[in-house]
Amino acid sequence: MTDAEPTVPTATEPTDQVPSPLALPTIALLGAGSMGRAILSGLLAPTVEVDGPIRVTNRSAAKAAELAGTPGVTAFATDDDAEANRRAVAGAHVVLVAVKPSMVVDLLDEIADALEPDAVVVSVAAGVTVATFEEHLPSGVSVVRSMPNTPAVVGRAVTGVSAGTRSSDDDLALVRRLFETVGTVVEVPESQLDALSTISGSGPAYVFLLIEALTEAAVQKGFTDAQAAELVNGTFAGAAELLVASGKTPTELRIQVTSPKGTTERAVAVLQEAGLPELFVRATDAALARARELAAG
Ligand SMILES: NC(=O)C1=CN([C@@H]2O[C@H](COP(=O)(O)OP(=O)(O)OC[C@H]3O[C@@H](n4cnc5c(N)ncnc54)[C@H](O)[C@@H]3O)[C@@H](O)[C@H]2O)C=CC1
Ligand SMILES: O=C(O)[C@@H]1CCC=N1
Repeated sequence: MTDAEPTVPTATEPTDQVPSPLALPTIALLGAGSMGRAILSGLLAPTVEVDGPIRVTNRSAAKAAELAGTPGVTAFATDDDAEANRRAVAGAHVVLVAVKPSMVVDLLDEIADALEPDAVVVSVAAGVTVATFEEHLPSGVSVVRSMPNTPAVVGRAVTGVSAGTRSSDDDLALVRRLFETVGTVVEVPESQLDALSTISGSGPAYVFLLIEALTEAAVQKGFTDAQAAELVNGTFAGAAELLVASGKTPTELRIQVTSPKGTTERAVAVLQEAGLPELFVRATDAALARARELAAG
């Protein structure tokens, strides 16, 4: 049998089991922007059973009205209701904080005395430390910091999670299960979370930038926008799938494309001479410096 042939299930492998729904406690999601909504999509999957509707807050009434039409969601707008966040967190066991980093402290001060005494507060905010969260929240409240990414929308997020000083193993396991609804989870110490953010948190943007650049090159070579998108998007999606399915390293797969003395060799040489690998080191260093600025407030 070759690697490419599908494996046939043996008699002992389950083939017809319906997965039991994942049960999660009551959840409030504060901030329904790009990231908040991406996580919400995972929590609303049919395989997930959240205790009660998910309480979702954001600023605008128009977005809240749109969210309110989603089954399984109760939406609140802070522009309409100054108590929206406090009402959303009252009775919630898990509180996801998904507002911009610069808004976190004000939000924590706003909700602190409305939280359940044993709530688990989960941050997705870049840069903002566990210490800042813990300083602004009651002592019984557990904090877990996380860094997801937007492929959560398609169930393919990679999320880093770090325990706070007050979070138990059960709290961390709960947050893991929550983020597993939108992809895979990597546990790291908080000291590594900003670095992780520069790789996987921001990573989708780097990939989209490469796609934009290659698309521009295709258009410059005379392809229509539609043709360029088909060529480039298909190439990125196919290459990513090949990487996952083959189990080979990116280096092995690149070498397979790069025929000795062929065309790819010339192109790759141009990219390497221009310092592409070093550029990624510089880019992620810049992102890390920005995370530290955000931590400083
Ligand atoms: N966009 C991304 O790829 C990622 C973002 N993050 C983090 O997620 C957080 C949100 O980022 P985005 O979703 O990109 O921003 P965004 O601007 O799209 O969303 C922020 C949301 O917060 C809402 N909001 C603002 N003030 C509020 C308040 N007082 N109460 C309730 N809601 C309020 C806004 O209405 C908006 O819907 C940030 O802390 C960011 O660091 C983390 C990982 C990836
Ligand atoms: O750009 C940002 O600050 C957030 C964190 C990682 C991705 N987006």
